[in-house]
Amino acid sequence: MTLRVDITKKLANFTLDIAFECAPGTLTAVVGPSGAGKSTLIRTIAGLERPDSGRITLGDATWNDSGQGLFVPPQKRGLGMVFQDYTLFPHLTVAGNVAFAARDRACVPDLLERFGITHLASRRPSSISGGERQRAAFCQALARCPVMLLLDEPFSALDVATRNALRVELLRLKDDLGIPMVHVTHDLEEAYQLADDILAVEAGHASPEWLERQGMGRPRSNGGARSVAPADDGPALRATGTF
Ligand SMILES: Nc1ncnc2c1ncn2[C@@H]1O[C@H](COP(=O)(O)OP(=O)(O)OP(=O)(O)O)[C@@H](O)[C@H]1O
Repeated sequence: MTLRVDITKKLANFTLDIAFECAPGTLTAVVGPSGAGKSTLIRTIAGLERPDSGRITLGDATWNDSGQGLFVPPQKRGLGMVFQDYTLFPHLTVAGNVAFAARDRACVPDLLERFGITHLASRRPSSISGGERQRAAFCQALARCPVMLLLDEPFSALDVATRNALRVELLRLKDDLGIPMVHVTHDLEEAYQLADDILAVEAGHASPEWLERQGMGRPRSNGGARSVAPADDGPALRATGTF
């Protein structure tokens, strides 16, 4: 099911005005300078913020439609989220945290194994590393069998080796799960490694020019929406060879 976003969100001195699409089994990386509106966009898709106008839909499901006064609360959207700050309960073990979120507890051992933390199942979040906590957070998000994944800087606090391992796992997940994924990152190399489409945001608006100014080549349009993606034959594309 394709995620379709076309919204305006006004904050005190800031307006987010963005439209893009993210198809099943693809990852859209959201990049841009600090304060551009990336987290506001993710929070609005999650239902943690209400847009002032516009629509957010996933396939046939409408999550926001300002014209009809429609708003589906976050807990009813069925999406998975992994943010920079871990969302684990401190009083539960790693396995307990994943099981708490799970639709079917039978999936917990497989998830822990997939993320290499089976041996940490009975530990509490305070007694494992940041990278291990983030692996557990991925397990927790996936245990819900999410209809899509929202990722806001999930790797930014991790060391290079852990970050690379989790990037590889995310690429596998993209193929295995076949759901839309929207991933905010400050790391353009990461964006080009993981993404099928890149949405560059500057001052609340889609900005292919911002990506160009970073020396990443002229993005192409994404299916007629206002989002952008790296050019098929752009220099960064050739450099990474991952598209
Ligand atoms: N609750 C709020 N009330 C008013 N303004 C806000 C609020 N939250 C964020 N803003 C402003 O909205 C703009 C976008 O913020 P946002 O956090 O979405 O940016 P970002 O691109 O995620 O930034 P960063 O990369 O630094 O995390 C900023 O100018 C910020 O100051």
